[in-house]
Amino acid sequence: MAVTQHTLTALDVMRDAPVIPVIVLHDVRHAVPMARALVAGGIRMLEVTLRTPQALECMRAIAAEVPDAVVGAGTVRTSADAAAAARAGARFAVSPGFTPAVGRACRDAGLPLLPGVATGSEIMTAQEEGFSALKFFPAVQAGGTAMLKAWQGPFGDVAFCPTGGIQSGNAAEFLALKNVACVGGSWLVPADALEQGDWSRITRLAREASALQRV
Ligand SMILES: O=C(O)C(=O)C[C@H](O)[C@H](O)COP(=O)(O)O
Repeated sequence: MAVTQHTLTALDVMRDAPVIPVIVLHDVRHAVPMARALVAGGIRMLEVTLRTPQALECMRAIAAEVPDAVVGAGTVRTSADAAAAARAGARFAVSPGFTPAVGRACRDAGLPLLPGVATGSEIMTAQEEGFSALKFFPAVQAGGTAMLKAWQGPFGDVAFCPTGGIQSGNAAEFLALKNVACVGGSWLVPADALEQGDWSRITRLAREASALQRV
């Protein structure tokens, strides 16, 4: 598949599937079966957030044991986060906001970055630093589909991954917009499914997400 044949770009990450799962892991034993469950449902780009002390170890486990998955780091807020994620085997990064320092650190670490933006000024700053595949966060709270439609004029060259407040019920509205390449969301990996080891539920949620239509 394309992602292993050339240098991965942020746009490759966004285009691989309609949904990038935002994953919060507290137990390294969940990492590999969860990743396999998502891959079985057609989702390979996995954003493991750096919100827990176990996150880096979970990324290492997925990178080592689930070759069909492409593990990325979410919640990258500092240059140190970017470097640590790359060392742990992450192949892309997602940030809830954007600073030029984080952008440079991801570039230095070889990680394509989906920087988080919520305003026109933030989009312009990210573009000045060479980023044009952006995460819109928090999407529903910051204006939802109306905001994305308003951005189609002045920022028609930007591809967005809206994230925040998106789940199976409203994902289609976002994916119907021409400036939306994919959406992000935590609904594919519910905390209780992890606790119960309900991997088939995660595969089912991933399969439903893979089947969502994009324009
Ligand atoms: O941790 C990060 O890096 C974030 O930017 C936040 C996440 O993307 C959202 O919290 C996901 O939102 P929900 O799908 O509504 O749960």
